Amino acid sequence: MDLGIQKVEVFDAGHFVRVEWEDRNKSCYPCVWLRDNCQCPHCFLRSARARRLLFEDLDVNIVVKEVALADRKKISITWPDEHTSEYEAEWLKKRCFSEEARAEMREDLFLPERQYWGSELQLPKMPFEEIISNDESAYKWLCTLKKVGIVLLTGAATTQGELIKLGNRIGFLRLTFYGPTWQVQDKADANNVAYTTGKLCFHTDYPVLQHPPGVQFLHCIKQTAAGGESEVVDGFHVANKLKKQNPQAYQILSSTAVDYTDVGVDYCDFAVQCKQRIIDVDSRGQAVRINYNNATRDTVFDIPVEKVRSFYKALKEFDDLLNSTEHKFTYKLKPGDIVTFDNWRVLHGRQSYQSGSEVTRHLEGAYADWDVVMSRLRILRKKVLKRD
Ligand SMILES: C[N+](C)(C)CCCC(=O)O
Ligand SMILES: O=C(O)CCC(=O)C(=O)O
Ligand SMILES: [Fe+2]
Ligand SMILES: [Zn+2]
Repeated sequence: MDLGIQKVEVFDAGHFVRVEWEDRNKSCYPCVWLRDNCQCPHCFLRSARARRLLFEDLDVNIVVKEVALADRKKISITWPDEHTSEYEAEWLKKRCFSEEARAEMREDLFLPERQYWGSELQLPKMPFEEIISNDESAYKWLCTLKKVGIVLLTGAATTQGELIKLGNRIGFLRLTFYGPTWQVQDKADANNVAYTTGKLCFHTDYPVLQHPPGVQFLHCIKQTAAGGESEVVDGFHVANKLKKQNPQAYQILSSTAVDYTDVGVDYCDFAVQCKQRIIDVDSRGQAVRINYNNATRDTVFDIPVEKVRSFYKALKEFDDLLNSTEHKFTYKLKPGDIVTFDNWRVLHGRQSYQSGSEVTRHLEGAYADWDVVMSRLRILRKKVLKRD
């Protein structure tokens, strides 16, 4: 069933071990890495699946004294100090250093695949009850959330508390200064522009936090008759467009640190300040997080005066692209709907609506971290696909 090992040999003066598989493919392993990852009870704590070996006890110049193949299923290595290590074929195969094997492992662990979208988005929808009670549905929900960036859950109750259930389903919610969950409705002396009846232009939530919430949930409890429509746009897709259309604007937005501020009282009193680039990129220049909320962008702007105007021009170009009819998707939440979306990728907004003496529109909101969501996804995948 599993691929066996045909041959094992040492090369480069004992610094590498080469394994030849039954299909004649080969994998090379540096001895320092092999010694570092010895799976014996002295070097590895099984119950924690963690390394016991101290780095100070690792000789980074270590070479093999002896290597042997046992039954095509594992190799054993004797080190110069007579310590011995065993490595199973399947364990080694997964950890092969080839470009392809590493890419496969990377995809398996992090699910980096993205489906970009614009106004043609077919908003993915799933029944709330199903993802609460069924593991396969919950797995599908989280996979789609990762890949597309947005999923609408339908048929929740129209009372507060449904997001607590959703939080328990994944593990736990992210607490912020606005509370464990928060009520989006028109409030007197609003401590946030979201708590008015005004239009909210495209934004990501909470760029003022150094680690902005990865995932956002908005549960519609009450919806107003006129206005209050929701808008979403794929920020990564638009960032790619900007990079093509105006590389210089992309360069400015992905390198300029913008000041954000949020001061007030809610769950407790707060005075938060942060610097964020509006388009955060990885080492290859790919957008990995959008940090953009025009409401909390500080009046303080800590950049050289001669750079200010070109920053504004660059941001205008990005904002225009976000708002183009080609890119944005408009819908209206109904009571019982819960929109779940990637707050690092999808920007959201809402149309204004009429204020009145009573509350005509009420959403309950909450955040989760991607670490928690991805953790639940991996556990559900293992259960559903019965693997590993
Ligand atoms: C909705 N609320 C008030 C919890 C946060 C709004 C987003 C922000 O201020 O960045
Ligand atoms: O009211 C809405 O539809 C969205 C609210 C929002 O964006 C927020 O609370 O941050
Ligand atoms: Fe928001
Ligand atoms: Zn060991």
